[in-house]
Amino acid sequence: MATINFGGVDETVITRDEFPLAQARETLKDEVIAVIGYGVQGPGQALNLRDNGFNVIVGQRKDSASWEKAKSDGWVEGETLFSIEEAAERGTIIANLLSDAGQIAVWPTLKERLKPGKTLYFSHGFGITFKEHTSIVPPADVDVILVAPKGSGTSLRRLYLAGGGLNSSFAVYQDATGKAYEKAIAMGIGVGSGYLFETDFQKEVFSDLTGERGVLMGALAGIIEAQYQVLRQRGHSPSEAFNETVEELTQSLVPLVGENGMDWMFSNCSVTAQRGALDWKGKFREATLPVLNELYDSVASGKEAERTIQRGSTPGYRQELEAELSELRESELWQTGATVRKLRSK
Ligand SMILES: NC(=O)c1ccc[n+]([C@@H]2O[C@H](COP(=O)([O-])OP(=O)(O)OC[C@H]3O[C@@H](n4cnc5c(N)ncnc54)[C@H](O)[C@@H]3O)[C@@H](O)[C@H]2O)c1
Ligand SMILES: CC(C)(O)[C@@H](O)C(=O)O
Ligand SMILES: [Mg+2]
Ligand SMILES: [Mg+2]
Repeated sequence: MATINFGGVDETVITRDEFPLAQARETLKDEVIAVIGYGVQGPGQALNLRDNGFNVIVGQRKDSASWEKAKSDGWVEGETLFSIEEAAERGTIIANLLSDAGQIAVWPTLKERLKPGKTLYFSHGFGITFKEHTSIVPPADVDVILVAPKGSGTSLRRLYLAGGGLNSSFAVYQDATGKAYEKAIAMGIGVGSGYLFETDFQKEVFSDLTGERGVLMGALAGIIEAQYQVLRQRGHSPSEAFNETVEELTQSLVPLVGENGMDWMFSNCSVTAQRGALDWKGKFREATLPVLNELYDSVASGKEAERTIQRGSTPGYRQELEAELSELRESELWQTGATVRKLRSK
């Protein structure tokens, strides 16, 4: 465990050097990890665990698209691919990677199979933190741990295959065996994390729901739409509006931020751009602060969880969601994006 100073604040971080893969394998050598759910995180985590040499099986609803995907990823029915019930029966670590709303309906099935000494694993603090809405209350004699990769399951798998790792948060909610902390770290290493940052279930879910609704996804999509609309209404062509709003962001400037920080990106732009961006950033910050505070309140009060559950348990919701994504995809902005993406030189 390393103590690392982040901008003046000391935090605990686990590195792969101090908890190597061999130690993670040793820690979990007698465990059967049952990955329940094969959507986005399921495949990333299950495949990384398998390739890292852990004993892993997958539990998924039969005759679903995800069942077929699991088969095409090499999971074998009756050997490593089972119904949710059977996988939960066989697993000693039950990795609950169903959708957050889906976890509610399946909880009685999993709870029944959580025998003393088993481990219940999540990749989100949602089910436990919002137990008033989810009714997910684990038995006292099981370990309850969390490893939440900070990014898409797709990136988790891609980075693993490229020899890297995606950073994750980890937490222990309940330590019945005295080994929960070590198991959480071992699972974190096994699923392909780079560095592991310690947190608790509530902090993970509050920050995660805020981040994805805010800067990472919701605010990003919203501010892009607003700027594109202004440029179009002021007479700019679709390609010009798109290039100045999205293409340059993803292809040039955000990679520079990722590489060496905001000031580094700024200093690689003209003095004209720097002056204007420094002058305007405060206005954007002040304009969005009330919205972000409203968002955090909505997360902390459980309103966001309630809405996620309510919408997510509506029959036909996946099709509704797909229709909303399709509307986004078909909009002038993102159709322009599809064309611009074809014009990238290799
Ligand atoms: N998507 C990500 O990359 C990501 C990143 C970090 C954490 N997480 C967390 O990981 C967990 C899994 O997320 P996901 O995005 O992979 O899930 P998902 O939405 O892709 O769904 C996973 C699986 O749940 C199954 N499912 C849903 N409802 C069900 C039900 N009622 N009965 C049986 N099966 C059902 C689906 O068939 C699917 O295979 C969640 O807790 C999520 O918050 C996800
Ligand atoms: C990938 C994200 C946005 O970080 C995750 O939190 C999710 O819910 O999918
Ligand atoms: Mg999330
Ligand atoms: Mg997240």
